[in-house]
Amino acid sequence: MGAQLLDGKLISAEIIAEVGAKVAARVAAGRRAPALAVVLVGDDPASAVYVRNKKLACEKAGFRSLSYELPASLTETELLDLVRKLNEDPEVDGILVQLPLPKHIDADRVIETINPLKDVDGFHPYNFGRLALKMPLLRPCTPHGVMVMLEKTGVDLVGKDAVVVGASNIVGRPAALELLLARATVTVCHSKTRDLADKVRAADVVVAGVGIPNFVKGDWIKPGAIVIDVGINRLDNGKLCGDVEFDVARERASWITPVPGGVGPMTIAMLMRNTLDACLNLNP
Ligand SMILES: Nc1nc(=O)c2c([nH]1)NC[C@@H]1CN(c3ccc(C(=O)N[C@@H](CCC(=O)O)C(=O)O)cc3)C=[N+]21
Repeated sequence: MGAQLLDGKLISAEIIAEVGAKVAARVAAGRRAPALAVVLVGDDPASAVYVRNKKLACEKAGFRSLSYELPASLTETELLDLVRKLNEDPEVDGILVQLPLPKHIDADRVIETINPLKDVDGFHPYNFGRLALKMPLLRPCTPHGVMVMLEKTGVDLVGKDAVVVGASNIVGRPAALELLLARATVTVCHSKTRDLADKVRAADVVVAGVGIPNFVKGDWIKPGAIVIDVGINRLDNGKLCGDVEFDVARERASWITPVPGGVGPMTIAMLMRNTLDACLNLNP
C-alpha cells in the first residue's frame, strides 16, 4: 500500500513544454515572444535560487526574461518607479517582484502598483478579487499549481471536504478560494484554530502551507486522503522538507506530493502559463 506520488517536476516540465510550443507557433507567425520582468531586491540566497529557476524556465518556454537585480538599499520610491516604468513598457508582459522585500519597503504597496494585467504572480487585489468572485484572470501560481496536481489524481473534488492548513496571502487563502471554486467544502485552519488534528482527520484533501517542518502529523491523515504539501523548509543539514510528516502520511494517503519535486516546480510552470496568458491578453 501507500500513496501514489504526484511528480511536480514531471507535470511542470509537461506544462512548460506546452507553453513553449504555443510560444514557438506565435513566434513563427511573426509575433514577438512573451517577456517576463523579474525584479530581485537585496541578496537573500534562497530568493537568488528561485529567481535563477524562473529564468531557466523562461528560456525553456522561449520567453524573453528581463532581470533587475537591485541592492537592498533601494528605496521604495525607486522600486515603485521601476514598476511604473515596466507597467508602461509595451515590450513587457509580466512583472514579478520577488518576495520577501527588505523591511523598509511596503510589499503591499508595490504589489498594488503593478498593472493587474501584468501581475503574473496573481498577488494584486484585483486578481485575488477576481478569483474570489469566480471569474479568475491571472491566478496565484502556487495554489493554481496545487489545483493542476489535484486534477492529475482524477479525483472529483465536488463536495469533498478540503482542509487548508495555513491562511497566508500567498498560499492558504488563495488555495481555499481555488478549492471553493472547484466546489469542495473548505475549512481554513490557522494559528488560532482549535482541534487542528481533528479537522485534518476529517479531510479528503489536505493542503498544508505553514512553513514549519513536519507540522502536520502523518497519523492525522485520513486513510485514502490526498495530501498536498506546499511547505518548503530548509533544514540545518541543508535538506529541503515539507510541512507534512511525509513517511507516515504516505502510508495512509492515496496521493501525496513530495518536497522537493512537488508543488515548488508547479509554481514555476504556472508562472510561465500566466506570462503567456498576460502576453495574449495584452497583445491579442
Ligand atoms: N513574487 C514572488 N513570487 C513567487 O512565486 C515566490 C516569491 N515571490 N518568493 C518566494 C516564493 C517561493 N517560490 C518557490 C518557487 C519554486 C520553488 C521550487 O522550484 N522548489 C524546488 C526546489 C528548489 C530548491 O532546491 O531550493 C522543489 O520544491 O522541488 C520553490 C519556491 C516562489 N515564490
